[in-house]
Amino acid sequence: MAASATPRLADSDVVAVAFSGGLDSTALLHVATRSGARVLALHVHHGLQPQADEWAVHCEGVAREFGAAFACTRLSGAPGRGDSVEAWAREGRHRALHDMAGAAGVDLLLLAHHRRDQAETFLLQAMRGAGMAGLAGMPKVQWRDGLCWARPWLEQPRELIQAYAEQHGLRWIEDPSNGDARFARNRLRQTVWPAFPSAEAGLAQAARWAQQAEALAAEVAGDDLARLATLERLDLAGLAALSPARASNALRAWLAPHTAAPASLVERLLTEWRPGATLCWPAPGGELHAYRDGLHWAEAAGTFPPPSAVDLSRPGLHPQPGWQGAWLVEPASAGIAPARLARLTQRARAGAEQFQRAPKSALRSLKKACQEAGLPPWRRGGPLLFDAEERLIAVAGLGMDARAFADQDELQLALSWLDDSALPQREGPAGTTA
Ligand SMILES: Nc1ncnc2c1ncn2[C@@H]1O[C@H](COP(=O)(O)OP(=O)(O)OP(=O)(O)O)[C@@H](O)[C@H]1O
Repeated sequence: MAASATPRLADSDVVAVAFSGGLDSTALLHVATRSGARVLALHVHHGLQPQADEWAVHCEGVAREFGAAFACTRLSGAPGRGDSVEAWAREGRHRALHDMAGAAGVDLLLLAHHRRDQAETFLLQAMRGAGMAGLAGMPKVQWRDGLCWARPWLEQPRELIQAYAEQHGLRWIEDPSNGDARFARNRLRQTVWPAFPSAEAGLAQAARWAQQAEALAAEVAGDDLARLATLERLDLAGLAALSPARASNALRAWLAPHTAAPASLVERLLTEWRPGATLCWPAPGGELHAYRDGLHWAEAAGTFPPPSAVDLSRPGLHPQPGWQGAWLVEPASAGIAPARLARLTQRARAGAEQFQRAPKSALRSLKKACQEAGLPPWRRGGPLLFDAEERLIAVAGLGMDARAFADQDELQLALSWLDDSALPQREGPAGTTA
């Protein structure tokens, strides 16, 4: 991605306008510059069309004419074979707009989407069988990664914007790809609006209803999940006691941070589970497990890492990247002598290990010990820690083997395992359309 130097304008009265050079964003840039605010026009050169260089020059000229600062980024690369050109361009554009606004220190970005864009989005989503979130279309205001994406004209008819542009003698670009019938949105434009010229308002209103329904469903799911779930476990018995629509709503909300579950999977989860059943469903990026009446998410584990040497003789958090978790080492009154933790071998469970939970408890097979501790089957693979004499020291999810405990008068360290999901997470991306 090549970017022209973005002017740094950090100031509370500066707004950025996503400026394609088309009719709508030209009118929006014009209005913004006349509002008294300082304005930064941001243009993305997709590098897809032969005229794109001329458009960037045009946009810079118009921005200067209106008294706005200007920045442009040229996207690098190209859509992969079989990828949607529109999706590739949208994703690159979002990133470029976000980065340019960030570089300028601006936190408000205006987009010129209007009522007809919203109506088209609603129709396209409906034709794909979208749920409420898709039918809700584009939000008017949305904070994402520290930038506020705002669409002030989302409820304005296109004709009004066109009339404004003509009245002020504005010049704008006509993108020939807007007429390309290979793109679904263009086909829809060419067929629906001539046949149903007044449908725009109704469809945009339908999107607003969907936004409201979506907000309500999120509220109900929030209440249900507060009673029935943690991020790690959803109470399936409690879920089954809800009405079908409410159960599906709560289930989808619980699944969302873990996996993009298709509707068919949500349906299967709701119909196939029976009290007490141990079940597993493959899902994008991992697996869902029903175990002891709880639903659990397990990331695709892949193969276990090979045995490795680890030194846990110092207190602190020791991440084990291949194992998606970390050993936490803390001083304790019942634990293991540090010297013994200096040369450990970490490896996956082999099958024949034995484990002693507490000093006076019986020695058990590791499988039995896992069952007794309620450690679910998909978390029993390890890692396991062994000392230099190949004696079992600790098992992730179970804890330390009591046979490894140090004598009372020695300095002792306790080991416990933390899954990555229990460690502080970074925020995930959210979707929008520009
Ligand atoms: N290349 C781009 N550079 C900067 N912003 C863009 C670009 N393309 C689209 N946008 C922003 O997204 C909005 C919606 O995009 P869309 O593709 O519907 O518009 P357009 O047909 O390119 O132009 P316009 O909406 O200005 O008539 C634009 O109004 C503009 O704010």
